[in-house]
Amino acid sequence: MLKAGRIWALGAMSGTSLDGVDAAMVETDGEEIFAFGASDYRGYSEGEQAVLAGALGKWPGEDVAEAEAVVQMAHAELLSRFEGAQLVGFHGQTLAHEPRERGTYQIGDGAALSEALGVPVVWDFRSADVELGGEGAPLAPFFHFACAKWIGAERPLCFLNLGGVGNLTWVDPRKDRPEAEGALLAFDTGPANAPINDVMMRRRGLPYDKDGALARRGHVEDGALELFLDDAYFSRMPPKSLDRNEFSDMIGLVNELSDADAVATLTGMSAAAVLRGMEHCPEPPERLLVTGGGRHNPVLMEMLRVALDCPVEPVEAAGLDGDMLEAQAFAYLAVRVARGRPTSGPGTTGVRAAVCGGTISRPEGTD
Ligand SMILES: Nc1ncnc2c1ncn2[C@@H]1O[C@H](COP(=O)(O)OP(=O)(O)OP(=O)(O)O)[C@@H](O)[C@H]1O
Ligand SMILES: CC(=O)N[C@H]1[C@@H]2OC[C@@H](O2)[C@@H](O)[C@@H]1O[C@H](C)C(=O)O
Repeated sequence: MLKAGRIWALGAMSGTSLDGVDAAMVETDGEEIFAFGASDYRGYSEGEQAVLAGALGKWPGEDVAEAEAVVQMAHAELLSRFEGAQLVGFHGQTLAHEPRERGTYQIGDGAALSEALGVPVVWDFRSADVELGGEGAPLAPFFHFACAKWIGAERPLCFLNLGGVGNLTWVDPRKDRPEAEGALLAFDTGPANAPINDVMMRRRGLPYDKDGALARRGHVEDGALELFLDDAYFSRMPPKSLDRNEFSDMIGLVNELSDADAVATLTGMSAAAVLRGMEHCPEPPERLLVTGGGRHNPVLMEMLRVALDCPVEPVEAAGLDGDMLEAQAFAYLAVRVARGRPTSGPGTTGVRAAVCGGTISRPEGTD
C-alpha cells in the first residue's frame, strides 16, 4: 500500500459523450485536496468515435478489440505528455452499464497502461461496488466532498455534472468524511446531452447544439415532456444510475417536431430530469455548481435557473475547472484506492457498506 502523505496523481476519464479523453493532475493524500495541477485533452477522431459508438452496449466476451485499441492508444498518448505523476487513475470507457443485471463494463487495460507509462495504475473502479450490490456509479461524489471542503463550503451544496448523462451530488460539508452517514447523496438524474447530441447528428449532421442556438429558436412541447417524466426512473428513490442509451427511446417522443422544437424539448427534458432529482435533496442546497459540457449550454442553464430557488452557477464560480472535474476525480479516487480508503458508500451508489473499488497494476519489477 502507498505510504501516507500527499502525492501527485494523474486521472483520466473518457466520458459517455465519446468526444475524447480528459486528464488532470491532483495533489492529495486521498482525503484532502492540496493542489490542482496540469490538465490536457485528447479528442477522438471521427473514425475513432465511430469505432467506440459501434462498441457501445457490448459485454465481455464480445469482440471489442478495435475499440479497446482506440481507448488504450488515446490514453497512452495523452498521459505520456505529463510529468511527475506518482500514480494514475484510469477510468477507461464505459461500454455497458446494467448494475442490477449484467454488471458494468469499462474497456481499457490498466496493466498494459502501467507498463507503457512506468507508473502504478488504478483501474476497474466500478466492479467491486456492483459486486457488493451497488450501482457502480456515480463515483465522483467522494471527490465532490473533498471539493466542497477545498472551496470552504460550510452548508450543504450540490454538484451537477451535465455530461452525456446527468449526475447530481448533494454534499454536507459539515461532516468529517465522505463515508460518514448523511455526508452525501448522489445519483444519475437522467439523460443530459446524449439525446440532444444524437438528434443534432441525425437531423443536422452536427455533434451538438452549440450554445443552445437551435433550442433557443424552438419551444418545449409539454405533451412530450410529460410522457418523458412518466418514466419509472424518476420516481425511483436514489441511489440510482443509468446507461448512456437507456433513454434512447425518448428521441421517439420528438420525432414529429421541427428540428428546433425537438432540440428545445430534449433540452427541457434534461432540465426537468434535474428538477425531479433535486426533490430528493435531504436539505435545500445553498447553491448548485454545474460541471461538464452542459454548463456551456445557456438554454439548459437558464431552464435550471428559472426552475430552482438556489443559485445555479458553473463550478468555475467556486474556482474549480468544469472541463476537468471528472478526470481530477479519478486522480483523487486512485489515491484513495492505493490507501485502502472507500470510494463509494450507501449514499452514493446504494452499496451495502462503504467499499474501496479499483485494482492496482504496477509496472513489472516494482513492488
Ligand atoms: N458550447 C456548448 N453548447 C452546448 N453544449 C455544449 C457546449 N459545449 C459542450 N456541450 C455539450 O457537452 C457535451 C460534452 O460534455 P462532457 O465532456 O461533460 O461529457 P462526458 O464527460 O463525455 O460525459 P459524462 O460525464 O456523461 O461521462 C457535448 O457533447 C455537448 O453536448
Ligand atoms: C457507468 C458510467 O460510466 N457512468 C458515468 C456516466 O457519465 C455520467 C454519469 O453516467 C456517471 O454515472 C458516470 O460518470 C461519472 C464520472 C461518475 O462516476 O461519477
